[in-house]
Amino acid sequence: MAINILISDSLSEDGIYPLRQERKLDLNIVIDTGLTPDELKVKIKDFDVLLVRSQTKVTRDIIEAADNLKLIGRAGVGVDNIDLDAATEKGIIVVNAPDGNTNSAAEHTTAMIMALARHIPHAHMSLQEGRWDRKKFVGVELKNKTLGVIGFGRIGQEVAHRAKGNRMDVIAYDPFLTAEKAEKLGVDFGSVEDVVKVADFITVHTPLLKETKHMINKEIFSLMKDGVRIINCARGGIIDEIALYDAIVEGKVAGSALDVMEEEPFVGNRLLKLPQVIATPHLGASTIEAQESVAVDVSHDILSYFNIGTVRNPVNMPSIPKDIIAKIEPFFDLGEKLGAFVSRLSDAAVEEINLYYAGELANFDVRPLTNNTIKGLLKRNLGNHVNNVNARYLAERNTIKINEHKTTTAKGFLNSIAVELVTATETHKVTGTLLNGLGARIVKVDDYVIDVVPEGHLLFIKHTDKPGAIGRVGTLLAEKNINIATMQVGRSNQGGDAIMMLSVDNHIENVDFLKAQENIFDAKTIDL
Ligand SMILES: NC(=O)c1ccc[n+]([C@@H]2O[C@H](COP(=O)([O-])OP(=O)(O)OC[C@H]3O[C@@H](n4cnc5c(N)ncnc54)[C@H](O)[C@@H]3O)[C@@H](O)[C@H]2O)c1
Ligand SMILES: O=C(O)[C@H](O)COP(=O)(O)O
Repeated sequence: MAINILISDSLSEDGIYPLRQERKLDLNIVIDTGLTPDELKVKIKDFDVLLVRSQTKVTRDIIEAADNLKLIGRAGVGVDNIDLDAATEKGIIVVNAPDGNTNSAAEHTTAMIMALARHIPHAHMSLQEGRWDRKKFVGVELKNKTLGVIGFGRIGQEVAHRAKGNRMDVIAYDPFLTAEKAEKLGVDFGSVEDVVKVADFITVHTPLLKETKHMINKEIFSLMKDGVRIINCARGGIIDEIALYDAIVEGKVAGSALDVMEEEPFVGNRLLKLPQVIATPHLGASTIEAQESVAVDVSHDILSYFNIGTVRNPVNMPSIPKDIIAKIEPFFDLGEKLGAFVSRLSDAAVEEINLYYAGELANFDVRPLTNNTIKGLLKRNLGNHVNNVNARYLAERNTIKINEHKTTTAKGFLNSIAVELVTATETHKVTGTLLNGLGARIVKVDDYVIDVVPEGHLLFIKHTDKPGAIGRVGTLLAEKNINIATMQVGRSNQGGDAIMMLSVDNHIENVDFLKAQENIFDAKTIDL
């Protein structure tokens, strides 16, 4: 079946070449960049993939109307134009291109700092208007000035690197910046307040989040040096524009360079009328190189998602390095089956899911494996609505606690996964492993040691360890023309509780005939 891809913002044609030349998948690529939100809401119904830059607002409204959507690709970094919660709830994976435009954005920021320091746009305009005004445009040097960088991720660090080339001192703030890291990168570091108190130029490079909205506000402006210059090439909204306007008019801020504003397009914004302000229309990532690079990255993730089910740059799922994915991927199917198996052992509401990773697996970030296992467990009640993207969200929405436990010793196995389901009245635990060359096995159900291939139609019986119980089950199944392929038994102690685990050739619709037997106190069919 064709995979329908809608591209709703203008993207580099060279960048989507990987999609154009894909032969394994049947891709139908539609480019429509002039859609209103209402038009997009109608059109999106037919599409499996939506590919955007920052212009298309992928709101909850649009996501809810997107009946077939599986993936939203953002050819760029910022995903504040996409309702991530709505996408996650609907099980739609969001991918971006986190480093394809880093260099362009850092170069643009550097250009803006220099243009601001030397009044280049205004001097140029004045010349165009026929004036030779050399006095009006006296600037300031960057050398020996301090650049304050708020948000010290990819772009912030690249900007700092260039600033040091201009012999500036750099002081940065980022919640992830430690003294050790700062020293290694050759910058000072401190709190937002520390940074703004000493900086001559302040540039912001955080994402726009609830926590960063208006983080540069009236109070923060009041701490700044007189004559400070403010640069925003990250996102409108990080700086409170009313506070910025007032700080410029009051003379606190000598100048500001803005590539982004709270409302875009920002033609007509009153900040543009101030002579201290220079601006560009969100051009940070607008280079041939960056546009090609981000579109290539997202195109590869689309292909990877539909070809092998994994992506490199997920935004609403854990992002795990390729080498770790390669190590944990073989366990995905086992995890999902253990989840499905344990979900059949109780009909009570699940309150908690404990995942125990033992052996080599314990050394890795196993969150994608956990998601897949939870998916298997929740499928019993939620069906195909649950997937790797929304499994954790759906569990948490149902107030199910999820705990990962790790230990490097796997008791005789190289690796094992155990999934424990806790309800108000009972707890069940199923353990599985991958046997070298032999594939997946369930090796323990609750306290019973077994050895069962987790596939096909399984029959799980709890009984009392009395002579005749096993034979009786065989006879009853034969009477119903149900062929037993394999059978395992386990018991706690002689004459005590015991289990039978059978693999049969057909699905058994109703097991009441087994439950009605003396000595059999539970029977469940489990189709994996
Ligand atoms: N103007 C443009 O065209 C353009 C181009 C690319 C990116 N951007 C914007 O720049 C932003 C940064 O891009 P990046 O590639 O450097 O992202 P990044 O993820 O590498 O870095 C962002 C940094 O911000 C930090 N951060 C988060 N919350 C913070 C807070 N409250 N205070 C201080 N720091 C905080 C993070 O720890 C991280 O280190 C993007 O989110 C995007 O919105 C704009
Ligand atoms: O977040 C980004 O990557 C930049 O803001 C670029 O946005 P754009 O793709 O609309 O140029």
